[in-house]
Amino acid sequence: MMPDFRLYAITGENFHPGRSLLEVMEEAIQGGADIIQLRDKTSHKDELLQKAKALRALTRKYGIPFIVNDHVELALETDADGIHLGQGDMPILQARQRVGNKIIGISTHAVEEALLAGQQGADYIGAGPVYATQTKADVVAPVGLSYIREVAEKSRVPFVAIGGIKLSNVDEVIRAGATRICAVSEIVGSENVAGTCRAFLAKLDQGGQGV
Ligand SMILES: Cc1ncc(COP(=O)(O)OP(=O)(O)O)c(N)n1
Ligand SMILES: Cc1nc(C(=O)O)sc1CCOP(=O)(O)O
Ligand SMILES: [Mg+2]
Repeated sequence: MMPDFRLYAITGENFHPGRSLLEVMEEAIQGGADIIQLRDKTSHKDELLQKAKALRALTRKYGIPFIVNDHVELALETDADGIHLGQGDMPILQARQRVGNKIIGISTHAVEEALLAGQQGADYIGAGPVYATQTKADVVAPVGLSYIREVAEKSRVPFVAIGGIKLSNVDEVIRAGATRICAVSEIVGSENVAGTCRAFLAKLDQGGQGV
């Protein structure tokens, strides 16, 4: 069983030049991010291993889950709490055999994918991209709030809304039914990372009805 969460922060080092990965992610955690994912498409193997080990130690210090994007073996090697898979990555059933009871999350962009993920034993699903995003190059077209409404109604697996989510638009995502929010650029690219996390959490507390 995975612990529930509300604010999922994913790394994005391009968005904070001059500030270290650990400094930014620690600020996010101090602001209330309660699950962290290492997503890094450019580092070489050794560098990726060092980053994963460092984030593992940081998340352990704060007692929150650490998820590795894409790399199942890296998740195992660093004793991460889980793995996040894309639709084109290792299938859930195969990943489950490899990672045992670690957390498995998977991206979904349509309700059929969400339902299948539930049947196959995913622990959570990403639902998105809600809006256009500059962070992921090969992403599908925005699924919009209608997908959030649908997944909120039909998914038996916890879902987190992702993709282009900002403080300026998150209220409508929450009103559409999201109770967990994930953001990359809005969090790690912020001049006040902890404050941005606190603001996301306040909006979740207010059920998207804040002024
Ligand atoms: C929480 C969460 N949701 C979706 C994604 C996207 O994963 P994926 O489709 O594998 O794409 P990449 O992140 O690998 O580009 C995610 N990472 N996290
Ligand atoms: C990594 C990722 N996955 C998505 C999906 O919909 O599966 S959208 C996305 C990028 C999210 O970054 P930002 O918060 O900066 O838009
Ligand atoms: Mg992936």
